[in-house]
Amino acid sequence: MTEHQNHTPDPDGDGRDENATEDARVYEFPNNKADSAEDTATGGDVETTSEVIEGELVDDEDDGPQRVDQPDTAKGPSWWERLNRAERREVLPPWLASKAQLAEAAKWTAAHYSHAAGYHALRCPIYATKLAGQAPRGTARIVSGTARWVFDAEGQPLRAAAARREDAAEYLRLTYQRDARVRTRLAMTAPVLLIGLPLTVFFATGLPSLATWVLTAGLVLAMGAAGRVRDKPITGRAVVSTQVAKLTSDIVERALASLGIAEINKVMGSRGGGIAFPKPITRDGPGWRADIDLPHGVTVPDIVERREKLASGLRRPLGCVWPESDGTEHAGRLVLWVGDQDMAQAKQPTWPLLKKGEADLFQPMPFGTDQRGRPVSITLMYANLLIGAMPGVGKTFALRVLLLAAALDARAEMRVFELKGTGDLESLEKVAHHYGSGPDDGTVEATLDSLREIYADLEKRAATITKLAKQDKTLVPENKVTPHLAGRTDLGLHPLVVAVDECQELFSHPEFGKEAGELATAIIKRGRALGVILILATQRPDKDSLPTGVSANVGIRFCLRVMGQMENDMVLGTSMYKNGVRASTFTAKDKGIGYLVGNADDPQIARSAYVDNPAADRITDRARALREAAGTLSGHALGRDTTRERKADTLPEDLLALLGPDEDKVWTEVVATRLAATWPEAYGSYTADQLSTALKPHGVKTNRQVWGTDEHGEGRNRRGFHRADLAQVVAERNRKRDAG
Ligand SMILES: Nc1ncnc2c1ncn2[C@@H]1O[C@H](COP(=O)(O)OP(=O)(O)OP(=O)(O)O)[C@@H](O)[C@H]1O
Repeated sequence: MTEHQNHTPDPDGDGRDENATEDARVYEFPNNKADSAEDTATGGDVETTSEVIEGELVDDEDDGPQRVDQPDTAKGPSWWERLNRAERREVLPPWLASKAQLAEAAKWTAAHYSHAAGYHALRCPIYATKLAGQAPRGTARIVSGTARWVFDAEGQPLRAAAARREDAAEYLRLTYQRDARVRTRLAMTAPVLLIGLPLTVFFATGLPSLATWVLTAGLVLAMGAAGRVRDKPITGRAVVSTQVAKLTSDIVERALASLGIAEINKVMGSRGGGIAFPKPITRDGPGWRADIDLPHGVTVPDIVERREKLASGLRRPLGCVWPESDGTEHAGRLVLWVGDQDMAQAKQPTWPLLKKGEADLFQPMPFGTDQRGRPVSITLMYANLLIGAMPGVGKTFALRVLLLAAALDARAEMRVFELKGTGDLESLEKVAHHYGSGPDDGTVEATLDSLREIYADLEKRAATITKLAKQDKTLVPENKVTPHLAGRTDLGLHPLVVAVDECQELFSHPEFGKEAGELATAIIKRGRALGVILILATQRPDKDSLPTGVSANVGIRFCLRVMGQMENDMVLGTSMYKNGVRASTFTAKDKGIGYLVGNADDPQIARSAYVDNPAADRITDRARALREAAGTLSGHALGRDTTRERKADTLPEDLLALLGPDEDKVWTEVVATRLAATWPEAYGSYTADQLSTALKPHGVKTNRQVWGTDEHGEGRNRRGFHRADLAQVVAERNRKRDAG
């Protein structure tokens, strides 16, 4: 250890040099500069370099010399501070603490042993035949063994040796001993052979035939067992387990040394001591965990970026080796988890909601598992989510799992758009308020319309929350939608889940892309607290396909395999690649595996649960039944076409029906509110602006100044339109329709 390693404070704060030694090292402080310069000029002892210097302590003008390395008497943090900071290790192992993991372990053990039992039961006749075949050898072994014992065969070599040496005394002693032994043993064996055996045979023949057979079979099998040959086992192996080498500090050091990092190599070899293990290497789930203090100057990202080399150094498949940082420690603390099995090949537990259960968007919902097989859950409420990956590595599967969970919350209004057109999300059609599938302009426009509606709905939601807060602050303590408010059907604050798969089709659309990007950004920024959850998935995470407003503001990100740094950081956030969170290290076979950022304090590695299309269909059958019971089925799921075209088609007629014959001139905002209240399904989210926009293509002027009475009973001019204009439009449309 070098002398300057102990950076402890001055015990009494007087800066005096109680334990100064001749060669204590000091750093120069700024206030010593003048003196030091002078000293050097005059050939003094202390040099004015910025380097660490050895020798006398630097004089301080006022307080005397100051040490950098404080005397040993200066203790570090008190025992209480140290205890306070200490990490408490789990009382129960994680698999015992989690009900799901315990159930999974129990299920696995039961399945393992029932498999083994079945395997051997089926092969019993083979085992019996093999044993019977070995029975003669077993019988011969027992007979010859007994004879050797009775006649003291093991003493024969000693007696022969005494005879050869012509040692008469010894020979006689051994012979007497042998004779005595043989007599005793014969006396013991003779009754068994002469009386016991005939009696057994006699009684056995008197037994019922089944018992005789069982006895005979038992005897034959026992003889067979006695005739076993070591290298020819009777039973086969029901389970072939692959033996995984234990992870030891030597193996870890050797692997780290193979990475070609100069700082690591420096501390290896004869000097050693630079790689420390602050905790013992332990079993952690189905693998080993090593906590490692890397040499000074080496950081965890340095290791993560060499994961492949590390795997090679550990002699393990890449999918087994997971280096991570420990968020609670310094930048050089590496947590290395080495699994027994490649993560991509490990058996995944069943998704907990596969067969039964409901979900709650306000609570963590099961998503998948991490590399250690522990469940990973995501709370979607108050969050937005972005999924990015190369094509074909599990993006849509991950999205579908989340949407299936959301669908199992009967309060949630689902709007699902899959812009690839493969129907990967069609299982959700039966519960979706809006559903679209395809890369065509119509579907892209319908997606945009849905976003417009949601954007307009944000206003209403915010107004409702403000109104509720004014009435009773305890209803909305955080000015957010609460589970209670989300469950009230009269408020329109139910959770709204909007998913756009292959969202690059929307955002890079030449006509609708720009507006869609702006709306998505606004929804992400404002919708969170108002119960709107936007989930986007893309296979092209670049600037044109993913507006920076979206990628910068989204809360939870799941990045499966991507090509490089740019895509990685577009999905996971700036600097993630630099910090060692690199989805580019996943391989083509790592399907469904990605980095999940923003869900926990630290980035997680997660593999989405595997739920295929038929299973998804059964889940949404359940979700639909839940919605029917709760009365929350709406829109597309009820067979209604809620797309813009239809609304636009009937809007003039609907408005005409809404207005009384005496309402010649009306304010747009008043009509919008009445329209939304009368037909919430179709116009629930309409604002005055939206109504104006929707009426424009019909040629109805909506920017007329209309005199009316406001909510305070005062007369004033506001934006509105004339009933006569509407009537003219409807008449014209009727005329055209009648004309064919
Ligand atoms: N969690 C998972 N576990 C195992 N296999 C998975 C998992 N998720 C996806 N896969 C496999 O990966 C394949 C591709 O998945 P998916 O269709 O979700 O990819 P994608 O990224 O959406 O592709 P594309 O961009 O072409 O739509 C699936 O057919 C499935 O077999």
